[in-house]
Amino acid sequence: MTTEKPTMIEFRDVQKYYGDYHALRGITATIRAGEFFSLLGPSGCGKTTLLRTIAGFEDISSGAVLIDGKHMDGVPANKRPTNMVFQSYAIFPHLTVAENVGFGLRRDPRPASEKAKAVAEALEMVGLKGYGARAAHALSGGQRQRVALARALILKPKVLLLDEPLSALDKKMREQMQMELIKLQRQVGITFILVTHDQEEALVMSDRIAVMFEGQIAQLADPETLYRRPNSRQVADFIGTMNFLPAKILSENGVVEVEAQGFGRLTLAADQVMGSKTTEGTSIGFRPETATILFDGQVATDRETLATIEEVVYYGDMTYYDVRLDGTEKPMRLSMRNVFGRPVLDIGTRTRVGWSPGALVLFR
Ligand SMILES: Nc1ncnc2c1ncn2[C@@H]1O[C@H](COP(=O)(O)OP(=O)(O)OP(=O)(O)O)[C@@H](O)[C@H]1O
Repeated sequence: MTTEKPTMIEFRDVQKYYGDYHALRGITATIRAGEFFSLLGPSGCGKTTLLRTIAGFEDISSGAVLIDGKHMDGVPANKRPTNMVFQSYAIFPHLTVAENVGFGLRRDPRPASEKAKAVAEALEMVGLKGYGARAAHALSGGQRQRVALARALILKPKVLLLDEPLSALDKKMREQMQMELIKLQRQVGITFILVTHDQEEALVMSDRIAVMFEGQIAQLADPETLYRRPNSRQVADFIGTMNFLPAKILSENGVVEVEAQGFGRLTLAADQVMGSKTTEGTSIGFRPETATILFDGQVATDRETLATIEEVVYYGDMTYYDVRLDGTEKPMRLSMRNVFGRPVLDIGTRTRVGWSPGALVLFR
């Protein structure tokens, strides 16, 4: 039985020009109700523009944006069931925390006592219970961001739009807020749409991610699929690290026979063969953690190849090794979790590398 959630946002061939500049080039996608969805891509790819077309801050040149089944053409921002949290937290420093959060309710006809209750609830939701009387200017960056969130949530939007909300925070605070945002989203159950250029943030937080380049969606999938089965070298490079080795297709019928530098002759299943977009020629890709250095006495679970260690980067919990597989022209990065009692190997060490054809992806 499928329990797919209903559609909340639908883009139908959305095009956007700024003068001559083609910022959105035919966006067609759906975002489901209750989903934590991210728009991920490098600077200038159009993700903020796409978010703003949902909010109604940006007109589209052609195509359609639907929210909850309704065409948004001509519907002004303040009549849409959406609310935006910005990267620079637009809070009023001269007001208290409670006044900031209650700001959106100023035209709400409910009695003051009810509004105060709603404010208190919103503050509790974002972990600021009891902060209502504080002066907003005295808050930390993380606390300001929470106030901005509470102010958006109190209006009970169907969709919360988040434009790089955590980018101004330091690493620790950002990771903490990521966890809190995930919890908050599960708790309130509304659709969250996050714009980020940080691939790790998108992987950690999202149910699904649209990876954008140059005004187009290159791939839309759940985090695991994006990571394990990127549909192009461009996506693979943008999300995490991937090693590439030249390869040649020998034959195809159901399965694909390839000859790959370093790996020799391989048989790959159809779902390991990606797209037709690469301009770099056919290549085999693998993630740094999918191959492993075999220490003395360790036996390969699948295949093994001899290699030389060319670079060692020690990270405490991990060591990154750049190894050159015999028969290849450039080193590949491997990441190894450090285990107590096992040495970190030196540059120049000859070693065996264990790998598995199932972890490889072919880009043609
Ligand atoms: N108001 C505007 N007028 C003209 N060009 C614009 C306007 N807004 C955005 N652009 C251009 O459209 C492209 C997409 O911008 P957008 O802000 O959507 O990118 P982005 O992916 O969100 O990047 P960033 O992470 O840097 O914000 C950019 O090249 C940008 O310069």
